[in-house]
Amino acid sequence: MKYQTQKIAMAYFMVAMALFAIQVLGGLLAGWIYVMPNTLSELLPFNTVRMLHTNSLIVWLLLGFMGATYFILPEETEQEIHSPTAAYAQLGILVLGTLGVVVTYVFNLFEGHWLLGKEGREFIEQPVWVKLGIVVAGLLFLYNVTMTGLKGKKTAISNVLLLGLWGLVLLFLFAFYNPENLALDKQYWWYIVHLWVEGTWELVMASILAFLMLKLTGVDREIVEKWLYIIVATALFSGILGTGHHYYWIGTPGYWQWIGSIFSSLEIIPFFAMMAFAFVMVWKGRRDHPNKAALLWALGCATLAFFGAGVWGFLHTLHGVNYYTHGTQITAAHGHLAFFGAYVSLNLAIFTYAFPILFNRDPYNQVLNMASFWMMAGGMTFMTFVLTFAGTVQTHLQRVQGDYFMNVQDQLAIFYWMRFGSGVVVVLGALVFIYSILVPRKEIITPSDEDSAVAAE
Ligand code: HEM
Ligand code: HEM
Ligand SMILES: [Fe+2]
Repeated sequence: MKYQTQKIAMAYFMVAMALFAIQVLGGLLAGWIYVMPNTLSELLPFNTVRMLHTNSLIVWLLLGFMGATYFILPEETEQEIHSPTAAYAQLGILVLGTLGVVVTYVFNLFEGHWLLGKEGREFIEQPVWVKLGIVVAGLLFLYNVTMTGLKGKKTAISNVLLLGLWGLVLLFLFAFYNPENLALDKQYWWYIVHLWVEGTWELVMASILAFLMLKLTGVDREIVEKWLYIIVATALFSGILGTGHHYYWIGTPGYWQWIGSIFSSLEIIPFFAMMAFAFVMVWKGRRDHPNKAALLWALGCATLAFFGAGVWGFLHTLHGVNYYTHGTQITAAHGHLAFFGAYVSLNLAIFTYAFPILFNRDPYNQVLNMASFWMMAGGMTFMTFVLTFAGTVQTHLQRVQGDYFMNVQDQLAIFYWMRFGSGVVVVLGALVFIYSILVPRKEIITPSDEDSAVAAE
């Protein structure tokens, strides 16, 4: 560790990993309720479990991004973080808010209260007081990292990272605008849900990947920067108007069908560029970095993001196709592989890179960490295929034949069992990952080492 304040990242990563465990366990419970619908139906209904699953996902990904920023920024700017106190206060606020959401939802407190009660919009269900806390924490974060950035050296990586973070915090302000009109509500809701994952978060992803490639492959900074600019330009060019792929059926004018189809199809380009970038850097690189697991996660991230977001996104993004597949299991298939490939893997890559440095631990459980990659990547890929088949059958029976929703669901049971099975593998993989990071590897002294030691004497 070159800078003392990089240690802040550790606290963020720890909370993030704990929430990661809760998130995948919540998914597993939701998957179980799909096959055994009465499970916990009184105590913890499906809609609450689903909310806990998706919200814990978003919160831990954001904590991971913030931790990654505190880790990367000192090295890039050659500056300590402006205020460690503010950084820990910010984490405290976010943890408090998270606990507030869980307690409010699980015990269904303050129902209907404008400030304290829950809000019912997917992904932004937090009570208003928690939303306010998130904004305070977000502004504290922007202040802290921007001050650090202004004081220090400015690099393409730190600039793109800060641009993405500013964008994502400011877009969250749309969470406060909740118009009565359902079409308008949806229109602004996507400003967050879409412009995060297909805009600002892509900038964060590109800059963290660029940092990892710089460190792991040892290629020249100028080459990394050229790629970074291409990725940022294509991401924003396609992603902003690409929002149109959510405006087909919500009551917005018909021209969105064309704008959405054309620009969102172009969204494959930045994801393809990120994959090409990662592999080209590895081919060109001269450095043989010992942390092979971090490289595996980085390459896995770029590849699975291309398939999950790019290919599975394109699958249902043309309005003629989306007319049939909208809101089916095809959407869930895409949502899982895109989030896992792009943002879960990205976080696990930077955790894998940073933790041995933060713990000053060499060697660490690297082989186990790589095993966890294959378990999680394999499990999520299988889940994606299963849900894609389920979605295809569902689309045909429900949208083409016109069969009833629940009748169709009954016929999909086999797929939901398989989804549960793949979920078990993912959860086991997540636990193996956490173990590999937190538990030091035992030093093994092999006979050959002893022999050579004796020989040296
Ligand atoms: C890493 C980037 C991405 C992530 C994390 C992501 C995630 C998601 C999620 C979770 C949903 C479901 C939202 C909901 O209705 O609750 C969704 C919907 C959708 N995504 Fe993505 N996505 C990404 C990139 C893309 C790209 C690049 C495309 C197009 C090429 C795309 C096309 C779509 C479409 C068309 C829908 C609407 C599905 C429907 O009509 O039901 N996505 N995405
Ligand atoms: C890190 C891995 C995971 C990520 C990134 C993830 C992400 C998501 C997202 C984005 C949604 C909302 C989907 C949408 O609106 O289309 C969702 C819902 C869901 N997830 Fe996951 N999930 C993960 C792991 C799991 C696991 C291991 C299971 C276990 C079987 C699971 C089961 C479910 C279920 C049942 C739903 C609700 C689907 C519905 O409402 O029809 N997830 N997850
Ligand atoms: Fe989108």
